[in-house]
Amino acid sequence: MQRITPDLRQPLFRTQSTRTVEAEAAARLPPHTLMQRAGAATARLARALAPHARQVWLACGAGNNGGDGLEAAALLQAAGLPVAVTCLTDDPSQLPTDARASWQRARNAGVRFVGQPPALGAQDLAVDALLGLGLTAAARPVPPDSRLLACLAALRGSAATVLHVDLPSGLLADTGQYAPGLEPDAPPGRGARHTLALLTLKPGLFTALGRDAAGDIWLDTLGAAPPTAGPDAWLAGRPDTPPRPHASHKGRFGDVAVVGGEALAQRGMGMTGAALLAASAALHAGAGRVLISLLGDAADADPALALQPECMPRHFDALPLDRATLVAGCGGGTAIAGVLPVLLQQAPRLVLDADALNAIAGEARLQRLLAARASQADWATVLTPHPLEAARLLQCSTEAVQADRLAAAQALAERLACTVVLKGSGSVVAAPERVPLVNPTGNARLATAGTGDVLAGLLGARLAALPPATAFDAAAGACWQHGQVADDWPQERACTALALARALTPDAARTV
Ligand SMILES: NC(=O)C1=CN([C@@H]2O[C@H](COP(=O)(O)OP(=O)(O)OC[C@H]3O[C@@H](n4cnc5c(N)ncnc54)[C@H](O)[C@@H]3O)[C@@H](O)[C@H]2O)[C@@H](O)CC1
Ligand SMILES: [K+]
Repeated sequence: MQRITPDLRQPLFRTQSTRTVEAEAAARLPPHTLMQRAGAATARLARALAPHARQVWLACGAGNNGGDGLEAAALLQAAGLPVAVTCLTDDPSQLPTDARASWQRARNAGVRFVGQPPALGAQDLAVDALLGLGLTAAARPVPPDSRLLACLAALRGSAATVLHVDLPSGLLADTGQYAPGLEPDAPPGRGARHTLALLTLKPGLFTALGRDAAGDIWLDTLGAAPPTAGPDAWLAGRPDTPPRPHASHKGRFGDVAVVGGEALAQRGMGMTGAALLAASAALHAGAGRVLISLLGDAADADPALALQPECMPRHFDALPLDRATLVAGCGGGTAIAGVLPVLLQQAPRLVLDADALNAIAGEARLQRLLAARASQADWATVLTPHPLEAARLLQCSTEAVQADRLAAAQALAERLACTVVLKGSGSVVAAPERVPLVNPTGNARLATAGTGDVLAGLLGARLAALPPATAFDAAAGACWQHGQVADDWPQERACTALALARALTPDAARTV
């Protein structure tokens, strides 16, 4: 068993691949072995998480996830713990074969079966073995079982530590969304939350609503081998940032040019701050030189620029488009559309954010110019949409994007032939013909204005530095570092976008 941390890259497997792993392992092991291993791992972690529990309550469903819970209940009871089980079926003949065997073992061990969830205190432990990999999003023929809903509500609101077996019940393994009718209807309780993933890690634990549901994540492969076909996605690990040689000069770390920041005079909505944030991020993340080209009459940006004298203002026509890494769109407003054709056709390394994405979504010609960049050898293009911007580009709803974030990011990457960072909880990095990646770092501190601009600037710096990173690796590294700085943020300090930009370093070191 291992605890999953953001440092180590990990393979992720969807339901179908996990079923293959399960079938192959089951075929070479005596019957019931996998469930016994799953129950033993659950019981071991349960005891470690709540060594002083005065009560251990296990909520067990009518499938094999419930079987894992029943197996754990038998072991915890045998170890002398005060165990109570609520089982969603009163008739063991309704259980699948393995779960039925574990139900019998729990009975034989003397486990107490209770109809209702007991009241638990903060020192107690609840084990959630209601629903696992067998959960489907398909509409159910009957409304959800009231006992299932009561158990889910008790688990979710519990003050006790909750250990989810394989998946938080109700959460879909592939997408990190809840099955219809099983969404939480109240804020979570304050107790600690853990998930013990069995056989494989599933992408839904790390993106969309999965992060909030799962808490700390553990993995026990139950001795099964990973599938030969390889993973469906990767959980990113700490990026490999090469050390900077002593004999360095600013030219080695590349020029980043930020284009954006529509002036107040343009439409009465000043957005120069966004471009300045991206520039500050690029500077602190180690770009050799940072140029900034503000759109329109940028007199309102002068005081801010004076506070960051390292950034050099430039007219758009004076930017070295062929040499610099361009970060375009942060606070770009409508003015960005005017310069996009030139950028798309002349800038070999290009990060497109915010209003640049909205402009592209609204103009077929820009989409064609964007897709045409793929035919240029060694050109790099990264798009950094949030879900609404991705929805505009895909011409679908935000809900459709969020329903399967991995699939949406991949579809966008294939359609526009570039690297895509789909932002949000568990950002997804996708590129044509590559296995997508989910970023493990970051937290709600990043849910504040301007942090997306900081990511774009940081990405520009990573793309500009030598030795050259691929667009995909630069994007993955930037997401990881951006989130890690927020994860290391001191509790007592406000995390504003500018403070975040200034906490960046060239080597992803923890220095906040
Ligand atoms: N077969 C085995 O020996 C092993 C099973 N394992 C466990 O078994 C789990 C998978 O077991 P199953 O395939 O039996 O499936 P689950 O036990 O995860 O789920 C099946 C149950 O979910 C209900 N259900 C499905 N969709 C629903 C919905 N939308 N609303 C309400 N109820 C819904 C079904 O009616 C059924 O009762 C894994 O998550 C894992 O915990 C693993 O421990 C590996 C070994
Ligand atoms: K579960």
